[in-house]
Amino acid sequence: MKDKPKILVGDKIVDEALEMLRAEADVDLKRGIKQPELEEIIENYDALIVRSVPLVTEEVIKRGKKLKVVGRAGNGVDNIDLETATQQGVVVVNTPDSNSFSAGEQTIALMLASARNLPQAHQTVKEGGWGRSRYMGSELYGKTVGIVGLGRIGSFVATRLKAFQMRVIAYDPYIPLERFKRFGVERVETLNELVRQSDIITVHTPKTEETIGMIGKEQFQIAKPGVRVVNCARGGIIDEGALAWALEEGIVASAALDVFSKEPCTGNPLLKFDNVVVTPHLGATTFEAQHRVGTDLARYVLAVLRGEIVPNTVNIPCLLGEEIDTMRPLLELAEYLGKLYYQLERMPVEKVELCYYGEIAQQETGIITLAFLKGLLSPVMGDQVNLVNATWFAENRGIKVCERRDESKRSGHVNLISVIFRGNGTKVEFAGTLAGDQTPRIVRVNQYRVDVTPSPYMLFVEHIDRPGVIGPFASALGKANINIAMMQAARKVKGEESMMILNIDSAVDEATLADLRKLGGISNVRVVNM
Ligand SMILES: NC(=O)C1=CN([C@@H]2O[C@H](COP(=O)(O)OP(=O)(O)OC[C@H]3O[C@@H](n4cnc5c(N)ncnc54)[C@H](O)[C@@H]3O)[C@@H](O)[C@H]2O)C=CC1
Ligand SMILES: O=C(O)C(=O)COP(=O)(O)O
Repeated sequence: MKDKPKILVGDKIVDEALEMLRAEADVDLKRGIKQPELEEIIENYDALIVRSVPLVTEEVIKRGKKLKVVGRAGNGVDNIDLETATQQGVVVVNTPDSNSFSAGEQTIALMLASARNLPQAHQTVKEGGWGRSRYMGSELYGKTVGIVGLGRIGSFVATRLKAFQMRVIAYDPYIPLERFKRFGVERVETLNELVRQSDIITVHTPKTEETIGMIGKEQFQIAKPGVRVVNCARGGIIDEGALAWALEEGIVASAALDVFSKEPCTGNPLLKFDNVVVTPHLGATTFEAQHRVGTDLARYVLAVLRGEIVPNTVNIPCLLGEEIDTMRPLLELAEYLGKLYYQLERMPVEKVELCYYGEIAQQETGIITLAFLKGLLSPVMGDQVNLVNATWFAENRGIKVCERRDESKRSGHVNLISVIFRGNGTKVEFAGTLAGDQTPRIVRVNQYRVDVTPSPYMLFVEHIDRPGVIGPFASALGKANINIAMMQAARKVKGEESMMILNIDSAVDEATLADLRKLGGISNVRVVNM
C-alpha cells in the first residue's frame, strides 16, 4: 500500500479543513512555526500549508526534498519564494477569492474608524472619559475615494463605497476600461492624478517591485491637504517613512493600517501617532473567510498530491474549474506527443514549434504547451519535471519553444496539435488529435500518417514494405510470449521504407529486442513507453 502523504500545517486553519486533510494524509499541526524549525523538518513533508507567515524561503523549499505543494490559506504569496518553488517543481496554490469579502469589509471598517476616530473615542470612554469635542469626524458622503488596484478587493470596496454616495475613482493600468465601467468607477490615467483628486486613498495591489513605496513622499506632496489613507493590502505599498513625514507635516489627516512592512509591527514609528488606526493584519480574520480559505485550500492541496491540476495554482497558467475538465484530454495528448520524442529520436532539440489547429486554437494553450514540455523532458529527467518547472528546465537545456494558433481545421481534424522539433539542421514532426470519445490519438509520425492510441508499451518499427517482413516480426513477439493488442503499418511509397506501430501488452526484454532487430527487412525497432 502506498504511504499516506505528509502535510505540515504551519499556521491556524479551521478544524474542518484539518479533518479533510487527515482523511487522506498524515498531518502535523505546528501553528506559528519559526524559520529554523521549518528548515529543519521540511524534508519530511510532501505539502506545507501556511498563511502570511512563516516565510517560505529558498532554503525551506530546497530543503523540502519531498515537497510537492505549498498551500497558501489566503491570497498574498509574497511570503513564498515563487521562483525557487517553480525551479524545484513545487506547486504553489492559494485561495484568492475566499477572503476578499472580509478584506474588503475590513478596509471599509478601517476607513470609517479612522474618519470618525472610533478607536480613540472608544478608549477615552473605556477609561472613564467622554471627550465629545475632541473627536470631530469627517463624512464619507460626497467625498472622492481613490482606489489603487481595481482587482477583487478594490472592486468590492468600490461598489460598497458607491452606496455611501462617494465619488469613486481608480488607478489600475493593467485592466480594461470595461472593468471600470462594470463597477461604475471613473478611471484615472496616472497614480498622481488619483492622488491629486482623492480625499481618501486606499491601496489594493499586490506587493511587487512596482508597488512597493508607490504612495511615497512625492505623492504626499501633491495630495489634498487632509487626505486620509488606508492600507489593507500589504505593508510598504504606502511608504511608512513618507507616511510618518506626511503625518508630522499635517498633510495626512489620518491613516488606517492593517498591514506593515514588518509584522508584528512592534516599535513601528507610525504607532506613536494618535491619528493612525491600526489592526494586526486582520483583513482575512473572520469566521466565514477562514472557513472558506481552509476548506478550499485543503481540497486543492489534496488534489495536487493526487496529481491533479487545480484552479488558483500560482506558478502555472490558471484554469477555472470547468476548464480543467475540458483541458484534461488535451493535456494528456500533448504530454504523449512530448514523450514520444526522446524515445524515438536521438537528436538534441534546439527549437520546438507547437501549432494548435482548429477549436483548440481558441483555448488558453499555455498549459497545453507545459504538458507537452513535461512529456518531452520526462524520459530524460524523470519525476523531477512537472508542469510547474517544465519551462524552466526547457530554457535551461537551451530549447526554444514557440506557439502558434490557427483556428482552421487541418487534415480534417476538429482539433490538431502539431509539433515540429528542430536541431542539427534536421526536422522531426509529430501530430495528434482527440478522437470523438476524447481519447488521444497520434496521427502523424514524420511523413507517416497513422492513427494510434498511446499505451504503456509500444514498438515503433521501421521496415521495408515487402511481403514476409511483418509476419516473422509478429511471430517473434509471439515466441517471446508478448501479446500484440493493436498493430498498424504505414508507408509513404509502395515497396520502400515504412513504419509499423504496435501496442503490446508487456515490456520487451533486451534479448528479444536484439532478436527483433536482426529480422530481415527490419531497420530499426524503438521501444516507447507512454
Ligand atoms: N489584509 C489582509 O488580510 C488581506 C490582504 N490582501 C491583499 O490585498 C491585495 C489585493 O488583493 P486582490 O484584490 O485579491 O488582488 P487582485 O490581484 O485581484 O487585484 C490586484 C489589482 O492590482 C492591480 N495592480 C497591480 N499592480 C499595480 C500597479 N502598479 N498600479 C495599480 N494597480 C496595480 C492589478 O491589475 C489588479 O487589478 C493583495 O496585496 C493581497 O495580498 C488580501 C486578502 C487579505
Ligand atoms: O490573504 C491574504 O493575502 C492576507 O493577507 C491574509 O493573511 P492571513 O492569512 O490572515 O495571514
